[in-house]
Amino acid sequence: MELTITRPDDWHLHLRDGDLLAAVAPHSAAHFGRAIVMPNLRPPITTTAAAVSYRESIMKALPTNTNFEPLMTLYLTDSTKPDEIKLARKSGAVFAVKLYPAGATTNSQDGVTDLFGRCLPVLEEMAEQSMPLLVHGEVTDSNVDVFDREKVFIETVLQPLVQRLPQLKIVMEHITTADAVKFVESCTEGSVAATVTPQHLLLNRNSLFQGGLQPHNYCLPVLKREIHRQAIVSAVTSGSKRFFLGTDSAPHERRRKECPCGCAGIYSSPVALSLYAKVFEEAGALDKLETFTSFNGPDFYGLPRSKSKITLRKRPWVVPESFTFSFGEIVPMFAGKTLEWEPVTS
Ligand SMILES: NC(=O)N[C@@H](CC(=O)O)C(=O)O
Ligand SMILES: [Zn+2]
Ligand SMILES: [Zn+2]
Repeated sequence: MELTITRPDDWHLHLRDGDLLAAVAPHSAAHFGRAIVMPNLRPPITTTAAAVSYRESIMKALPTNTNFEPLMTLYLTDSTKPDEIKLARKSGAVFAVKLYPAGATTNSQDGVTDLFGRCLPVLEEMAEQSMPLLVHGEVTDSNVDVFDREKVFIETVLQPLVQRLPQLKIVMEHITTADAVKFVESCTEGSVAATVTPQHLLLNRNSLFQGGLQPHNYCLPVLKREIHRQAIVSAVTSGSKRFFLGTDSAPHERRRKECPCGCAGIYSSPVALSLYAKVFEEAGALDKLETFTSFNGPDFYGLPRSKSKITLRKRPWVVPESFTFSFGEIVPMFAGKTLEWEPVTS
């Protein structure tokens, strides 16, 4: 059995830089047409000039026979100026601005400490320029339970923000809860949307502890209860326009995952399409897969849908235990497991 769909785009991707970029970029380019590239490098990509130069490094890291197109983002800080948004829009290379609450996740130490106090002029300019705000939606207050941080962020930041600036386009990234599904569905279609990762569709928080601590299932926002996973599966397989593919593929070297204080992030680029197909097939909704992977994202961003196609073949294949590079190894999601749908690459 084969399934041919419009080539998907990845609306949330970490490509890193240096050796890691060279290692992982070909995996994304093999399956995806475009990707929204996250700016949480060290130092973070806070200016249009830096985004344009990062884009050039990505282009150099790509195989020669690919049409993969990186869509760049800026990392919002307390001191980002409205003029930077004008430059970003003019560049034609920057497609969104990313909000990391300071301390929320990997390389977020330069993130925003006071959104309403410091960033309103920038957010107003973004609304003006139709530049989406992408949000890592978790509060960072250590008194808030780690499993409640998304819900509390919705109540204390996102709801008030939507009320204050209804014209601002917002993408809630990597949603993990029924609360997030409900919030996104309560907003105006086309103004608030969400990306969904393979891990939050396939795994619940038991996967963190199954047979011992499982560092390769650790990401942020952390996996949640089964009821939340089910709510997210229902949302994406319903055919709603508000949800689209964002892998949040976040490679870290094996030794940075398998150690005390291991990094958050799951490497899913090579397996993501197979995993999304598995989710939709198990929900009896394979006919809705293409809407989620290939239509809703570009429609929300106001970009053309891809004209090229990709075929998935139903044929068991085994996910590699790891990918080995000169600098070390990267362990992919579902390492060593057998998957049913295999993307056909020529
Ligand atoms: N998702 C993660 O667990 N990690 C991401 C950062 C992020 O998307 O929050 C990373 O850059 O490693
Ligand atoms: Zn994040
Ligand atoms: Zn991410």
